[in-house]
Amino acid sequence: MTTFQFLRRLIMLRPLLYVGNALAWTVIYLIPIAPGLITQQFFDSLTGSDSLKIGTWGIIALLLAAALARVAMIYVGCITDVQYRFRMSMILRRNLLGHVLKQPGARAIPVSPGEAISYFRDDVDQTEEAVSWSVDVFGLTCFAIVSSYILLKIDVQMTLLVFLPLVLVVTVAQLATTRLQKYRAASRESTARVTGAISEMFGNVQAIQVAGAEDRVIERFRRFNEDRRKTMLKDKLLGETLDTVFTNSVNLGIGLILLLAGAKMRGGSFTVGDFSLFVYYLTFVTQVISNVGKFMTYFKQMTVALARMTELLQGAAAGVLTRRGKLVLAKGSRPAAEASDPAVAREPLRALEVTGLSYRFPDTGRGIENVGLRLEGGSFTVVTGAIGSGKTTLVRTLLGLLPKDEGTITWNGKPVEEPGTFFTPAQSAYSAQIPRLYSDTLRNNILLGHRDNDGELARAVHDSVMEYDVAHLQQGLETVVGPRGVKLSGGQMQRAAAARMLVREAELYVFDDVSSALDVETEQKLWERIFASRGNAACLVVSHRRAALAHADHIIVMKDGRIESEGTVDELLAASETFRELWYGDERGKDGRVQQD
Ligand SMILES: Nc1ncnc2c1ncn2[C@@H]1O[C@H](COP(=O)(O)OP(=O)(O)OP(=O)(O)O)[C@@H](O)[C@H]1O
Repeated sequence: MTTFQFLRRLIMLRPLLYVGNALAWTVIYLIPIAPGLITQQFFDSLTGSDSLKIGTWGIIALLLAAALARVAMIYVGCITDVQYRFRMSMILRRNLLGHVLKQPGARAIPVSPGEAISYFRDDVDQTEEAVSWSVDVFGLTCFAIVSSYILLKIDVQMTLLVFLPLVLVVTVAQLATTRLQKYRAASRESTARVTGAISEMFGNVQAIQVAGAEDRVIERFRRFNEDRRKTMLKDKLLGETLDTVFTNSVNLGIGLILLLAGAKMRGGSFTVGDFSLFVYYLTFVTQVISNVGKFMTYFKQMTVALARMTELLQGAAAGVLTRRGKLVLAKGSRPAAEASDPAVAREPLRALEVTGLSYRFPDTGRGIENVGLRLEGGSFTVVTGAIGSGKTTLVRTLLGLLPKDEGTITWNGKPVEEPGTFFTPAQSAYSAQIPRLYSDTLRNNILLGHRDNDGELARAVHDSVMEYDVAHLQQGLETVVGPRGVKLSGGQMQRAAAARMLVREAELYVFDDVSSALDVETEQKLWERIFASRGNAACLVVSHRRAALAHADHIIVMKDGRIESEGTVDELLAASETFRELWYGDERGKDGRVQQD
């Protein structure tokens, strides 16, 4: 999509409001035509070149009326401008956010969260400015046409001298815009890097401290800031230089008028009133020049902003940005139970079948290849394997958190077209390998908006073996867990995440390495309790630990992104070397994990 097309589509988001805004500002820019003509009449009457019929008080009344009319119109214009700006930019942000929320969870944004925030904030702001200033350009063009007509009728040569600077400046600005665009892109990028680094630093304080990496991290941050300083300086310098050219070219025009007017007035072809009219309109010509220049700058910046926002769409058409709609996040734009795949009615799980499932990470080419599995209602299946063998990728692709390259998924024989929206409660609930907690109470972290019906929360706390921890936390479930749950231990975080999953009724529970930070006894309890209380729900568990493997009806062993072998513990102990290593590694009390090459 070109920048012009983008601008047009943005205007079409709220066409009536845009036209209203354009009309208001056109009137604002046209009103000064009247005082210019009144002043011309006044001065001509003083020098006797013309007679004044309405008298001095009449002139004052007319000037006052014009000024008041302009003030009133500016008031109206501010309202229409603000209404249009905010609606347009909010629609843009809504569309961006809606698209991000629809992406497979694990690949929602292609940049760091800090950078994404800068896209949402700065790039949308730049776009808003460009669209808003396009209205001014229209009004100013109308002013330029009407005033040129009046001035040309008085004196062609003088008029050209007034408008020559405009042509000059527009040409200079055009020549400079390519460079300005380059500088703008560089400064935006460096700002995004700084924002991204801040968010990474705040998010990883502990890791930085533990690694003693403070100095190196600060040095890296300093480098990013220095880079930003340089790129911003270039950007600002060029912007200000262009501004100076705009302003001074007008001063040059005034000087030329003064020089020429003297000679022409002596010759009698130019009156004092004409002179006042030229000087009066020149003030507004300054506005024309600087505002047209401003628009051109914003327009170029919008080109950069469009490219960056399109990057956030990860391959989707840029038209997504300007999709029309109400200013609310549509229900369908986020995964929710109501948004589940309509092709499949919500029904108890009899069998979930996966065939030929593949996903490869574009940057590393690693992932999973041609994986097939079958889960029956009430079954307990464990996916195991060495580090990096593809266990997490398998469950994430199955759940639609990563976009599958190939493969089919069926639920009770019916195809699941959109796993990302289908695999949500009440179909399934998921607990990720890395628990994500928020700076809120433990209760709110577990419930995450879910209503605590019939003591579901207490049951979930019990099933995730958290009752002892809750009793010993200073304020129990009301304890605020700190940013990312830093006030909890690794095992507590994992169990809080498990409780969050278990508090929701589901046909299928998916646990990704939920017990890796638990001691043997707690883990044993966890599986026993889940086993006892899950009813007929199926469990798909990623684990290499004996406590989980021992409960399994079926075990899948992953290697190099493929299923290496599968079966029961006894079958695998007899048939799979990888499984034996995991099993006996765990028995020896070691981590039991084998690094995959
Ligand atoms: N975000 C990513 N980008 C690129 N490659 C990735 C990404 N995440 C994982 N991989 C690669 O995909 C492969 C499978 O990773 P995966 O996380 O599924 O392994 P795993 O068996 O779950 O490992 P672990 O036991 O450590 O959790 C690995 O080779 C890994 O390097």
